[in-house]
Amino acid sequence: MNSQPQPPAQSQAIVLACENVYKSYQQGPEQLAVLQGVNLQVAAGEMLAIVGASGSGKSTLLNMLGGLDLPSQGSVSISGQSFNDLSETQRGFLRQQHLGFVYQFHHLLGEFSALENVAMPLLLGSCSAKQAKTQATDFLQRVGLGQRLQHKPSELSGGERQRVAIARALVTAPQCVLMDEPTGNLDQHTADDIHQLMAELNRNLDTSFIIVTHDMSLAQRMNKVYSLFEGQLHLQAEVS
Ligand SMILES: Nc1ncnc2c1ncn2[C@@H]1O[C@H](COP(=O)(O)OP(=O)(O)OP(=O)(O)O)[C@@H](O)[C@H]1O
Repeated sequence: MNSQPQPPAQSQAIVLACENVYKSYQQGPEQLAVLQGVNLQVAAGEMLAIVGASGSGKSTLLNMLGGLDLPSQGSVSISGQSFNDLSETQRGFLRQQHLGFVYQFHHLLGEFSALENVAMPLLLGSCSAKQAKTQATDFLQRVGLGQRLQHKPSELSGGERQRVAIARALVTAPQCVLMDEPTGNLDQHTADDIHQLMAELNRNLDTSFIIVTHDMSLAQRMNKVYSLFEGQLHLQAEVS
């Protein structure tokens, strides 16, 4: 199958909508057209994978979907609110309310422990310190790091840092989680645990996931797999 993305059924709330998004970068005198009319609608509870060759624009697209960067043309909306209409501060607030992120480079805060890193987004919300600690501990245990709560990022392995980043992205139970190569540094057993945690949140809280990955075994566990090719998304597989 190789067709343009179809809108989801009317009954499902649309969490994230990407409309006719173009993104070009200036490289010296040249314009590099990376995204060339991307359309995507993500319903509550959908789990999507985006695959594609290196350099095809997957991270660029993820940055647009998360409002970390703005399209050259077109718009991305979260729960009906377009990032284009917001200031940088407002975009940050919209992200904090609705989205969770796992980046390739985890962006953990080096001077804080694993527990503090995971508790941080809860403390930025309306959570008490005690509640934040309990919830962060629970999520770190779920990603297999119950014995590493007080370790700082520099005292953890690459895969452990990745799991802290995953716990931090999921701990606030966001509506939609964007992940760039979430299982890239993990062994199969740990990758399976991460997938289980995602599936559990998806089942219990209707959390949507958009993951960019080269890991086809993970991609195939999602409801839909899109490939990014020549600047557009193509639906490759769909499991109802
Ligand atoms: N800030 C930037 N300025 C100029 N060019 C950029 C910028 N960011 C990305 N690019 C270019 O855009 C293209 C797409 O990059 P992107 O990182 O989105 O690809 P990708 O599909 O995520 O690749 P990979 O699988 O290797 O991580 C690449 O050719 C890259 O060189």
